[in-house]
Amino acid sequence: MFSCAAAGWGEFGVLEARDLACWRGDRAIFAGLSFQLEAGGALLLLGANGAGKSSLLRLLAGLIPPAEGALLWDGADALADRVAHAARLRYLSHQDALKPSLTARENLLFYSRLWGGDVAGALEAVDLTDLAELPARILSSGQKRRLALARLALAPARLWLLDEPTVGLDAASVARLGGLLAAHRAAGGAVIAATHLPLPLPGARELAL
Ligand SMILES: Nc1ncnc2c1ncn2[C@@H]1O[C@H](COP(=O)(O)OP(=O)(O)OP(=O)(O)O)[C@@H](O)[C@H]1O
Repeated sequence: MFSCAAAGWGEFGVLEARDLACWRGDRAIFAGLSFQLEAGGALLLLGANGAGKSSLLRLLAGLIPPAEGALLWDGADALADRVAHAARLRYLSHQDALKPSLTARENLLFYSRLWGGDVAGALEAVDLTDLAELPARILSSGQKRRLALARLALAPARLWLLDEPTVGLDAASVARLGGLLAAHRAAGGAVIAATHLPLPLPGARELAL
């Protein structure tokens, strides 16, 4: 388990979404969306297909700009410095973002060069140690998802943005993810997750889109 002090985080601060609006193409997806998230907090994004959950996560990750409103970190514009914003978060999209020809271990080595971290420990955290030398392309879909989730265990980041993190996972893997989420929150991290499936995030607030 990591800690704020070990990670050199200092205070987490507060993430605040203020009156966000989002357009995709020529369509308004949502508007007037506001919330706050503090250290240790968790927010579940709920809503029908197409409601805008993935769009909101991409917006929070700084990948698409808000059409209106502001995203604040400790009261300052979080998106003014995209590099600093990217450094404080991990974003896991629908896609696993793996290189098929690289082994599981090599895929994590790539990310460890960006963020640092313990590759062997991250593989262990998602129970992939025994498959570490297999190319990602031959992993099963649940194993690929676990390898994507191993990025969370690699090196700390204050804010985890997770899009359908449990799709394809078996019950034991969901439980292991629950352990990662709990440790992250206990260390002062925060989580925002979009899901249609039960997710082990006790006490999470819900935001319906
Ligand atoms: N690149 C894009 N260009 C135009 N429209 C888009 C784009 N990406 C998404 N959309 C549209 O934005 C709307 C919201 O999509 P989004 O993926 O955010 O929904 P979601 O709530 O995550 O859905 P799901 O539960 O199916 O994952 C949808 O109507 C979708 O067609």
